[in-house]
Amino acid sequence: MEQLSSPLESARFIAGRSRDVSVDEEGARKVAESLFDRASEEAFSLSGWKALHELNPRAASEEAVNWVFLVDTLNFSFWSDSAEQKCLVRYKGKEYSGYWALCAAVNRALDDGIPITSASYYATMTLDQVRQVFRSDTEVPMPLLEERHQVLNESGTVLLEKFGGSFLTCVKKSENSAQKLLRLVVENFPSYRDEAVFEKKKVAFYKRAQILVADTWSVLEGKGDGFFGDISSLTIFADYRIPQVLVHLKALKYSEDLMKKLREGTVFKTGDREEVEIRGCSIWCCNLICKHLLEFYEKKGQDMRDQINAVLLDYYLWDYARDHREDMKDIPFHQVRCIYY
Ligand SMILES: Nc1nc2c(c(CN[C@H]3C=C[C@H](O)[C@@H]3O)cn2[C@@H]2O[C@H](COP(=O)(O)O)[C@@H](O)[C@H]2O)c(=O)[nH]1
Repeated sequence: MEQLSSPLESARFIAGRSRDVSVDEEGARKVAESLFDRASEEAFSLSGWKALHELNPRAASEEAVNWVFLVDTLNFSFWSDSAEQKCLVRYKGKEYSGYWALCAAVNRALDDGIPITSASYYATMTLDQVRQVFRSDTEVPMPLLEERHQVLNESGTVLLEKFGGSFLTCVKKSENSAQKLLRLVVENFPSYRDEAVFEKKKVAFYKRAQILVADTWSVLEGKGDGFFGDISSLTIFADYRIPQVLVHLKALKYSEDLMKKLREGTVFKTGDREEVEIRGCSIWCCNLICKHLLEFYEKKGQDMRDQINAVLLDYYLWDYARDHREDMKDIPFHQVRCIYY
């Protein structure tokens, strides 16, 4: 079977054959226009990764890189079965949900002297220890704890056996190439192999692998081992929040039939046609938004290729989705229980 290995090529292929999801070209252009003035602000910059998010590491150290690897290895499936009841983690007087609950639990464990970011620890962690470290402060546990246990043992073992127990060793092997680091991660860590079959072709989204490269770039502040000359070759990270915000911003459209299924709370399976179309069209849509943004600046004689890329657009849209939960409550997000996003 033909393998469309790059997420961008996969997205192009899917968008060209999608039935229930479509990119609204005019809508995408309008989103780019609305972002034009924001693109030079902190919310749209590499420094925002630390400045705007108190749970992210402050340092640009090997320990911080291993924090990122642990978190992105577990960066999946936080949506709760019922919106009212969800997993919450209280940390330093604040309550965190979703992805941030994961980060809060990691920082809580480190404060309690548990070496949760050390591969030698999580390679042999027991399920009970996972339940304890990632415990919720409500009755609702974090989803997929058994899968998180399995993924931790597997990734920790690979990191010990192939990279001396540190993800920084893997980063150094990439020789400042984002695409090479992406390939190293997908080839060595099975849980990052986020792929599907669409119209008899193998397509790839690599959501956690791409966000791992992006977060490594961010935590190392784009310098030294964290400098990637080809960082702009990454796509956005096809999770369940970006599609939701793109529909909210009218850059992406769902068919009536798909909208009905989403509103009924249908839980899709990994690889279902609807899921693949939603993720592929989201990537393609954001590629278009980036293109328009760069063209708008070019018309003003400004080359913004170092300031505007899919990574920074993604971070901006993801934070926007977080901050506009209320406004977006009528736009359903697609539900899949998986370890890929
Ligand atoms: N596309 C994209 N998806 C992202 C992230 C993040 C957090 N990362 C950055 C955010 C701030 C820091 O700068 C981190 O670097 C989590 N997710 C996904 O969202 C979902 C969780 O959502 P909710 O249930 O609402 O917490 C889940 O699929 C999770 O995998 C991102 O940035 N982009």
